[in-house]
Amino acid sequence: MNWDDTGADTRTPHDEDDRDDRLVAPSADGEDQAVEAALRPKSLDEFVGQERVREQLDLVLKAALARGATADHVLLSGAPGLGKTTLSMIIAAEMNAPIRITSGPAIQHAGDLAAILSSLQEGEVLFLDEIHRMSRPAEEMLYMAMEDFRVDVIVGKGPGATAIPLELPPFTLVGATTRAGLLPPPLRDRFGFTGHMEFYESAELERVLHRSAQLLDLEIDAEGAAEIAGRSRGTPRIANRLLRRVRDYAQVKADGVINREIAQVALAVYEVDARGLDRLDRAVLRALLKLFGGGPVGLSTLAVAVGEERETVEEVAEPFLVREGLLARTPRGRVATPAAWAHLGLVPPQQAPGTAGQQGLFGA
Ligand SMILES: Nc1ncnc2c1ncn2[C@@H]1O[C@H](COP(=O)(O)OP(=O)(O)OP(=O)(O)O)[C@@H](O)[C@H]1O
Ligand SMILES: [Mg+2]
Repeated sequence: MNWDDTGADTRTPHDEDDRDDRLVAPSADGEDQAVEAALRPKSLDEFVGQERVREQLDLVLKAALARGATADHVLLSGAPGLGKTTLSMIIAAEMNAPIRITSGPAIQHAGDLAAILSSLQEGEVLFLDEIHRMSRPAEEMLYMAMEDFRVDVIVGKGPGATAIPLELPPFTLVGATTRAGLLPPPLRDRFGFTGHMEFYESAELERVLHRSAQLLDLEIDAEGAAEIAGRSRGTPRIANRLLRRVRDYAQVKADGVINREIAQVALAVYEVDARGLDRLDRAVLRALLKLFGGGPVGLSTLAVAVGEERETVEEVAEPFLVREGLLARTPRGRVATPAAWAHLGLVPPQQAPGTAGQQGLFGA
């Protein structure tokens, strides 16, 4: 058995920073934040994909505009990088309303929220990112604000404290969460519309890529876009990030035009494979297949085999492997699917008895 392939003896546990350094990380890094503003679609028409959410939202907003009213509160749920922040800005733009942006973790005390709410203009959009991470008292204040456009401002402390009711102008709350299931039902129920953002189809990511290429003044052909889209894990943020790395390669090593071959070679340099798996994902799969015959194997054992923390394997690598149908979590442990064997070019032992140790086809 070739132990080097597992990387077991050379790798050290990743820390938090390393996770964010991954080219296929769904969260935004510093560079993303800098370019995302420029790449964000500004209207519903420009927003690619998410047909259902787009259509429903279009109705909600148009109806509100026709009534001359403020739009209902909107909850957007979905994985990181699928366009929740983008959509919140589009909502404000479509309503010709200003937008105020804050987040659950930024609101430590109910007083912080009261200050924001009481300074809103009529019709303003309040974007509350990571709404599931708001403190409890702030959450309760938000219930009343959403429903009755009113807050009770507490003045003083202890027995002498008094609540002064304060009327708020009608506003539209747009809440975003990656974990809709974590929202308490009373909060969820106060949204007039909930949009569930799905992962994007490859064809949709191709449209995102063509659009971004145009904005970044890059030349990319259809096959180049398809190649990058296929490796982007259904996520526009990752597609845009891979596009920038392929651009670097194209500018340094080629004539700047991005085609299939350039995209393939560039992303091989960055160790993002044809299905969007990176080094860590493949190390996990490889250990599962080669060391444990495809499982079942316990998470801790698997983590030790790849030289990673348990949490890193569970939270960083596994979700995508599960989503891709390459790995299954079972009560007895982690199990590889037939697709996992195929993806790494290996033959499952039961299909070829006695040949499990010969990984001649293994290439990645
Ligand atoms: N439907 C889309 N069409 C075109 N580009 C998109 C679309 N959705 C997202 N993007 C691009 O992807 C990037 C990330 O989107 P956004 O910041 O809105 O994601 P998010 O859901 O708010 O992520 P997070 O959960 O990390 O806050 C943006 O730069 C945006 O340009
Ligand atoms: Mg966001």
